[in-house]
Amino acid sequence: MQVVGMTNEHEVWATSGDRKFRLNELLIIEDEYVGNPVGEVIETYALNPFIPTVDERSPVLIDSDVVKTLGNLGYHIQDEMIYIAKIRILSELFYPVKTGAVVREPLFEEVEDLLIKAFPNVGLTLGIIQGTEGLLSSLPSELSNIAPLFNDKKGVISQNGVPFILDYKSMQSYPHLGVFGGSGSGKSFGLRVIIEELISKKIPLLIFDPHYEMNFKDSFSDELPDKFKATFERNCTIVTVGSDVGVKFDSLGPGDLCNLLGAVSPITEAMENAVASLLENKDSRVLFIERLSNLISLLESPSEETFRQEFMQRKDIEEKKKSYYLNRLLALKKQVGQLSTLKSISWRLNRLVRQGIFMDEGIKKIEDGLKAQKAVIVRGNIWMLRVYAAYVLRSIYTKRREYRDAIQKGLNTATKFPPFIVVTDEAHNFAPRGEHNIPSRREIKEISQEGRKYGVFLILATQRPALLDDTVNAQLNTKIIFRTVRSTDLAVIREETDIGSEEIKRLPYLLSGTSFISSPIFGRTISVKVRVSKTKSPHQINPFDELTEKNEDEEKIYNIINEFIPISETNLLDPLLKLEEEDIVISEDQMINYLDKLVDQGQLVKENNQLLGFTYKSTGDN
Ligand SMILES: Nc1ncnc2c1ncn2[C@@H]1O[C@H](COP(=O)(O)OP(=O)(O)OP(=O)(O)O)[C@@H](O)[C@H]1O
Repeated sequence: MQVVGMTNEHEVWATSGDRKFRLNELLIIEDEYVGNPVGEVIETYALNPFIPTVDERSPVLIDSDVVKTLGNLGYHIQDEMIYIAKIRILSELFYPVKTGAVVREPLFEEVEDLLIKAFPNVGLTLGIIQGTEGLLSSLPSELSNIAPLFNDKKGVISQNGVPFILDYKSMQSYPHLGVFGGSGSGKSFGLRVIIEELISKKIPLLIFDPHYEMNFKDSFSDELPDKFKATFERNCTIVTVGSDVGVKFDSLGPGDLCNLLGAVSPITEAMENAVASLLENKDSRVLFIERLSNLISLLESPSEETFRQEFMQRKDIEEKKKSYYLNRLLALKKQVGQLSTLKSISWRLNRLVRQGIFMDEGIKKIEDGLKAQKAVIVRGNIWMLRVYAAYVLRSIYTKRREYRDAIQKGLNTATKFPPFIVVTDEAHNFAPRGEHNIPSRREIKEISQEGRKYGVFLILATQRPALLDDTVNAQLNTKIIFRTVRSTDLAVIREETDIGSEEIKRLPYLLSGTSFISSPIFGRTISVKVRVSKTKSPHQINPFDELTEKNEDEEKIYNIINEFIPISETNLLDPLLKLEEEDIVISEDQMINYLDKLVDQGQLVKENNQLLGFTYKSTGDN
């Protein structure tokens, strides 16, 4: 292999008569004058005598200078097949590489600095670096067999390259991670691998899970090597908003309540002022709502006098407190005069109440989980999570900040709160680009800009980077990019990363699970095949397989009604009563459907008796 054609300090062309170049492989260019630089293959070609060699108008073929030097070096394209590669030099050179320089494969130790920035004990082993297959034999044992892969046809296969290990501690200097990729590109799979690695390192995680897919209890496959196998059920706390965790109303200040109301639908300054006047310290939800509805009634009343009379006759209020309440309402009427403002607050509040977000347990389970260095997985529909994320992030980020600030000031009275990482898929829903003042975006934006100081980091995954808030996007120092097709998303990726035009061209065609990782930790873009996950997503089962899966309930039914076979469709009562004795209540129609299914499965046959209708017999009864 040798350098051909015109060269410069950044790129060279190399050719070989017998060895194919591999995309992304690293090669050493032996030119001592510029320090034998390492380069990465970014384009590869094969030329043979039967295809036209040079076409100056073609964007693909090599230029005429290259062909000329090829001839001078003894390669005759008109007679033989040759292989050509465009190589990007990975170090900064001040002189061009010499034409004719020998190009060779490196040993692992010659390129280790470029490939390994952390060892597995202090880094996240996410996959293998593509194009490094040739280095496998010189890889040290601590870097071998730690990143098995998955192949649709072959199943689990051994690690076949240098592992890609992300030094999570360098988040301190280069905070936050973005995971981008279109549908089916391997983004969720990749996110699972990142989370597994973080859980293994006992990093407290707050994971918002709108797809109910984040559990880590089932092994991916029996085929995984024993040393690699692990599940993480004990390291996770799974909670659902509205049933395990919620918002403790009496701990809300006016700002918090406005945040929640604003998450339902943006609120005005007049509404903020009204909430500040209406909410009392340690107010209960019931009292607040009652005060609000009384005030609305007062404003709707034809006169203050009519309202006063009606109010004083009410039986649900303690007699001695009536005058006090009434005066308070009249005072509030002066401060908050607008009926429409109050109705807008009431509408938003009712929506929150209906969703069951207010719970006395509050966020205790979340705080306890983070303090125990677990992964706390918060589930709920996307709307609910968006509302809740604003509240939770504000609460726990403030706790962490107060703790760090107190330590900074030398106060050791502060309540300890650990550093943590916030992880979410569908990030563009939590921090959308645009004008609206969405509370969850405010919190995420603040963490993206200042979280580093306090040890709070973000891992944000989205199918639509173009819909993610610009500031947040720009703060994601490391980006893992899977297959992306939309031009608007590609434009954002081009702008926000150091990905070169060759890689951008490849992005729409990447196979599932293959990514480009752009990170200042590595100083360049690296092509990575994500490793197999240790656990599997509940959604990994093909939904169509569910339809043919054995259903445990149906098996139970079969065992109970077995004794009644043959069963006539006009006499289903006995088996139905027997089922009821076993607490299984189904209708006649359901029973017929079930018997027909058994016929389809070949367990029963169906015979038509003119008088009795259909009879279901076991297959052996004929
Ligand atoms: N690293 C990988 N190794 C092997 N197969 C993978 C890998 N990543 C993804 N796949 C395959 O691709 C499929 C789709 O991946 P995944 O569910 O992660 O897509 P996605 O990008 O999250 O899509 P969506 O956003 O629609 O959920 C997986 O079910 C799996 O079969």
